Amino acid sequence: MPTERYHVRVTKDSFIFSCAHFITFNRDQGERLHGHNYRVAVEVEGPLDENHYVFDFIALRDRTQAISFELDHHVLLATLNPLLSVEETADRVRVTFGQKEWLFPREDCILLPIENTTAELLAKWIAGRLLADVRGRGFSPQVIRVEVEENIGQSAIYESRA
Ligand SMILES: Nc1nc2c(c(=O)[nH]1)N=C([C@H](O)[C@H](O)COP(=O)(O)OP(=O)(O)OP(=O)(O)O)CN2
Repeated sequence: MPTERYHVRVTKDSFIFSCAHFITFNRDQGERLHGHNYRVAVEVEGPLDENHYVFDFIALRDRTQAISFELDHHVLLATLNPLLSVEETADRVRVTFGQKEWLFPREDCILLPIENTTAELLAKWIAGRLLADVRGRGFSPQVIRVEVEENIGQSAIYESRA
C-alpha cells in the first residue's frame, strides 16, 4: 500500500542571527570567541488537517523569525558545558574557561541550557522552542527537522520523530 507523506519547509533570508560564540572540543580545547551569521531552515511532517495542509507555514515562519530575532546580536553561552563557568548576576555574566575570562553585560548574552554552542545543539534548542510553540497551537508534528547553517555550505541538522 503506497504511503503518502507531507512536509512543510520554511527558510527565509531573514532567518539569520548574527551571534558570537566559541565551542570547546577535543576534551580541553577551546576556540577563540568569534561570530557567525547563522541561518535557520525548519521542516515539519504530518498528515493534512481539515485545511488540507500540515501546518500553516505562515505561523511556522513567524515563530522561526521570532526565535531568530531573539538570538540575533548576542553572545551565545552554553551553561551545561562542564569546561565553562558561567556566573550570572542581574547585569553581568562572567565566563571562565581554563585561564581565560570574559565579563559581558547580561543583556548581551543568551544563556542556553546546552553542552556546547555547536550548530547541532543550537538546532536542537530551536527545535525544542518551536515544538512548544506549535504544540501550543494544537499541532504535534510526526517529524520536526531544524537546520542551522554556521557558514555557507556548513550546517548541522537536528531531527526529532514523534
Ligand atoms: N559539526 C560541527 N563542526 C564544527 C562546528 C559545529 O558547530 N558543528 N563548529 C565549529 C566552530 O564553530 C568553527 O568556528 C566554525 O567553523 P569555521 O570554519 O571556523 O567558521 P567559519 O566557517 O566562519 O570560518 P572561516 O574560516 O571564516 O570560513 C567547527 N566545527
